[in-house]
Amino acid sequence: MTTRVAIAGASGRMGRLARSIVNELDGFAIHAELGSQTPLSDMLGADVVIDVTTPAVSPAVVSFAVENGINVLVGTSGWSADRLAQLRTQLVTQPNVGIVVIPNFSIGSVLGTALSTIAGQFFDSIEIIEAHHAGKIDSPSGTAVRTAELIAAARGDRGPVEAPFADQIARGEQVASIPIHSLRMAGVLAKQEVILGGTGEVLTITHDTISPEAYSTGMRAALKAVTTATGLTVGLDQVLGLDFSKVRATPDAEARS
Ligand SMILES: NC(=O)C1=CN([C@@H]2O[C@H](COP(=O)(O)OP(=O)(O)OC[C@H]3O[C@@H](n4cnc5c(N)ncnc54)[C@H](OP(=O)(O)O)[C@@H]3O)[C@@H](O)[C@H]2O)C=CC1
Ligand SMILES: O=C(O)C1=N[C@H](C(=O)O)C[C@H](O)C1
Repeated sequence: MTTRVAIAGASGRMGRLARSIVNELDGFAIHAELGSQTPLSDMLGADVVIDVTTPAVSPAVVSFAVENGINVLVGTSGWSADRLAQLRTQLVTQPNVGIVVIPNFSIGSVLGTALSTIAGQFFDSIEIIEAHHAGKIDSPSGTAVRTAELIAAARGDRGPVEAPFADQIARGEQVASIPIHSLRMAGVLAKQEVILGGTGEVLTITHDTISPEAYSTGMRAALKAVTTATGLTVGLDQVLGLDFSKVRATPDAEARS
């Protein structure tokens, strides 16, 4: 059986990557390609929609697909914890629909986030610097927002990080108490540094995306996963079975820090 795929945002950078992956994968075929001038109804008849549009448009694309019983692989940024909560509520009315939201398809990025959630349990001074190409319209990046949210969740009772003078605009945007600083510049594709300051030491966890090919393996895995998914899945870690939400510092380790 062939899985029919509609791509929303097909003419964009990620849309072109999605098209090449669908074309090369056995058992998948393009059903429709949607752009800003295409009615959402063009996705009808697809088994799966890949949404790689813009943060402003993505909720409408996903909502239309859910209403029509179509599974969606979401690569678009902007799916904060609040947006995901609304989506979870909508999915209650469509229990057979599966949505897979992947803030970053790169394996190295998701591992960088995983390592940051472990390290974030040992340090109270944590900030994120993310840099992207000058054409990126949203900031902070979806990856940085997700990283901050996961670090904060993993810290549990350790509570918010220390972010002195956080009311000053140059101190970045705080997400779950963690300041995020966004650079948009020529010469960069995507980069993230999670910087953790401790007593007499600084740990930096850096990930660099050198080429869009970095997203291929993760997109392939997520596309296969979304065909049979139900409910909401968030993160490539979940698709790959890497459940770092369970990695917690032991009480002894916390006492040593
Ligand atoms: N999860 C991940 O690993 C990654 C996620 N991203 C995210 O993916 C998203 C897309 O990035 P990128 O491909 O670089 O962006 P581009 O600007 O290259 O492409 C955006 C696409 O969205 C389309 N679009 C705009 N409005 C609509 C609409 N109403 N309906 C359908 N399509 C629409 C545009 O079509 P048109 O040309 O007709 O205007 C365009 O094809 C961003 O949010 C980005 O942050 C990016 C890289 C990796
Ligand atoms: O727009 C991009 O390029 C990217 N967007 C995603 C994000 O906002 O995190 C993923 C990756 O960083 C590239």
